[in-house]
Amino acid sequence: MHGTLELATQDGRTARDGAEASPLALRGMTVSYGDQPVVFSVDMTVQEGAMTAIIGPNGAGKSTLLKAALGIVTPLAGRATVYGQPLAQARDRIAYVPQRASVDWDFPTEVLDVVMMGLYRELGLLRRVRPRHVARAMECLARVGMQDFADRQIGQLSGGQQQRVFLARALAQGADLYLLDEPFAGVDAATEKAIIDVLKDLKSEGKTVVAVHHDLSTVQAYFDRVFLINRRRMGEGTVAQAFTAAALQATYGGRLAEGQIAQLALDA
Ligand SMILES: Nc1ncnc2c1ncn2[C@@H]1O[C@H](COP(=O)(O)OP(=O)(O)OP(=O)(O)O)[C@@H](O)[C@H]1O
Repeated sequence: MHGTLELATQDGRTARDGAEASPLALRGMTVSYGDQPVVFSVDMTVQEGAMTAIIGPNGAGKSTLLKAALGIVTPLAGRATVYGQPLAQARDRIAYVPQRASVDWDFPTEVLDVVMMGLYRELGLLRRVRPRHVARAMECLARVGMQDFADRQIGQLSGGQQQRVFLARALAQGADLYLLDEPFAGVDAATEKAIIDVLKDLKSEGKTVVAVHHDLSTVQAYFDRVFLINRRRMGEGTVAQAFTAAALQATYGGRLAEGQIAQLALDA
């Protein structure tokens, strides 16, 4: 099999699956913790240069899907390709910003050191830090408005500031594909604006952004595409195509009131 299999699209036509060209393509991804599968046979094709929101109710498997794509959890079945290559060969092209709640913030590290972690490839095996590395890390901190916090302990920052620092670390990697797990969770409005501005800049540089996103009211303003999941793939496409009342109803079931769906959906 060479990644050129024919897939039925939603409107019944067939198309090449496009996995070769996609920054991230998942095929038949099934993930189980213990004997309980939480993500079932999910296909996903991320479009290059777009900003995609992964949306779905609590416990839908959004974080798990990202972790499976990154090889952090081992899927029961399925495969991920990154720019048409197996993950192991293209790992350097991906930057990941984990969910803030999953990080041990008491770990004694200065902000600058966290950002320097993003430069691990450039630093090489000897980890010799040169002025140009520090300058690059400072540049990334400046992009997220955190240059004045370089020598602070990461644990002493607010949630929004910590999130910005993690984004700066991802920027330092110079990746092509950015995977973010709820980047706006628990952050203040100024941080949300700073983060979305950076993500939009990345897009304008031709980079690809995929973010697990909870706030359905900002999907249209922030993202080009959506991927809907509730254990299974419930839809995928441009916001105009896929963020519909029917898709939201199918994905969230009773967890969204009809009134809310009518307010959110583009076709309601
Ligand atoms: N390490 C784990 N061990 C066992 N079960 C887990 C583990 N991580 C997640 N789960 C379970 O898998 C399911 C999917 O979790 P996941 O965190 O992927 O969902 P999510 O869509 O990201 O949820 P949320 O929006 O609440 O963050 C949930 O039922 C969760 O309890």
